[in-house]
Amino acid sequence: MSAPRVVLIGPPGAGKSTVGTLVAELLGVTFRDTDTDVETETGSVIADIFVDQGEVAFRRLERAAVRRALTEHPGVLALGGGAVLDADTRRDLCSQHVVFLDVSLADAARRVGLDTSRPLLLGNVRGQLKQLMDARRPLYGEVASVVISTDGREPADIAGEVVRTVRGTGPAGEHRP
Ligand SMILES: Nc1ncnc2c1ncn2[C@@H]1O[C@H](COP(=O)(O)OP(=O)(O)OP(=O)(O)O)[C@@H](O)[C@H]1O
Ligand SMILES: O=C(O)C1=C[C@@H](O)[C@@H](O)[C@H](O)C1
Ligand SMILES: [Mg+2]
Repeated sequence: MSAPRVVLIGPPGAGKSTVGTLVAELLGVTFRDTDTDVETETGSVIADIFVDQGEVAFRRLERAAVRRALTEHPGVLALGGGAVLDADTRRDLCSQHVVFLDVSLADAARRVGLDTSRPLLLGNVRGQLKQLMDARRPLYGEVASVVISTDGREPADIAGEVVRTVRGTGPAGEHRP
């Protein structure tokens, strides 16, 4: 059993996958993403899981992937944007060093653009993102040890700040406000 050095959370477009990869390089550890874990486990891309099995089934798969990764991944872990919707996941995150990568609606919408791999954002990207961010902001805040704003910043700059929060903390959770 080993816990991640840092867990990244935040809405789609926050840069969890992009920044997480850089953080892992800086720390000399591996990067893992629960979205990728679900896709590997099922052999399907997330967009297809939503179509074929529905969101409830996806959340069940996601919950299992998060639980597994929290107990067996010793590096940098990025969670899917909606993973914090699960109360058991939020409880599990209480003992972890969790960084909330925050992003404004404008920057997130610009970053995800017309990418069709995010099923919850299809149709009206800005409207869907706004609804989702408004509903989830309190949940991200509830489990975050640290909040880092990513607006207008380069991924490398953000990754450096994440690493400083990791190095500035002792046991997981010590940084918690
Ligand atoms: N700080 C940044 N500035 C500009 N573009 C960025 C930044 N961070 C990420 N991006 C770009 O935004 C897009 C989304 O980034 P990424 O996939 O890392 O987000 P995510 O938080 O992992 O999203 P999801 O929850 O959908 O997995 C990518 O095209 C990426 O290159
Ligand atoms: O915000 C969300 O609910 C999602 C974000 C992605 O990371 C994927 O987990 C999936 O597309 C759902
Ligand atoms: Mg991602």
